[in-house]
Amino acid sequence: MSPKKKLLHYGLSLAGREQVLDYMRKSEVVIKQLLKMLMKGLNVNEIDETNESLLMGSMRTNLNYYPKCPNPELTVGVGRHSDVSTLTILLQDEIGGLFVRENNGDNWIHVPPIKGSLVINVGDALQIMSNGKYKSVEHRVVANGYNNRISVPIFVNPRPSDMIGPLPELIKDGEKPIYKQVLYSDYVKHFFRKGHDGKKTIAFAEL
Ligand SMILES: O=C(O)CCC(=O)C(=O)O
Ligand SMILES: [Fe+2]
Repeated sequence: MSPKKKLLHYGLSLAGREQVLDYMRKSEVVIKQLLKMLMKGLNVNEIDETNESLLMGSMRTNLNYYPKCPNPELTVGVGRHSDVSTLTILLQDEIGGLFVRENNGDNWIHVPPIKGSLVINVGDALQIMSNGKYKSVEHRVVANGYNNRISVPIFVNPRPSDMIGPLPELIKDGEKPIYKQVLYSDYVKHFFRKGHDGKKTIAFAEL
């Protein structure tokens, strides 16, 4: 299938700003539900306006196109990194190539494309806000010698002007914060200032 056909197949025409915005709007239902469940796991039972803004105050979508590559072994698709988001909602086509790093280990696990499914990644902002209870996932994409690949991540983020740190609900009972308050736009700038380097960005927020 040609890249353009693939995009159309997923409801995203190349000039389809409206479709992308519609996809993002529709995804909000899923995102809110996921965040609600994740907050429950932290004993934060109500997502008030402040928390909603911190958790999902801004969203960004990328349309990633990975052309097939004559020398995949000499090429990096996307280097190892964790996203700076709260959550990333990733739609991938049927080609595959996304790997996640095992928690506390060196194994890389392939994330097989499953028709009709989305991949949900925890990002650094949620690791910081949950005071380390939820861990952002390190991931990378390997180049493919035979097929073009497309992926469409929605990055669910705090707003650039938000100060993020462990949620007050978590540290009010005497839990020791392991991250400081950082301006989210500074955190993102720090991420983009350097190359992809695994999970090193998070050190920027460590106490
Ligand atoms: O293409 C993918 O599967 C993941 C891309 C990615 O990690 C990113 O855009 O941050
Ligand atoms: Fe990523």
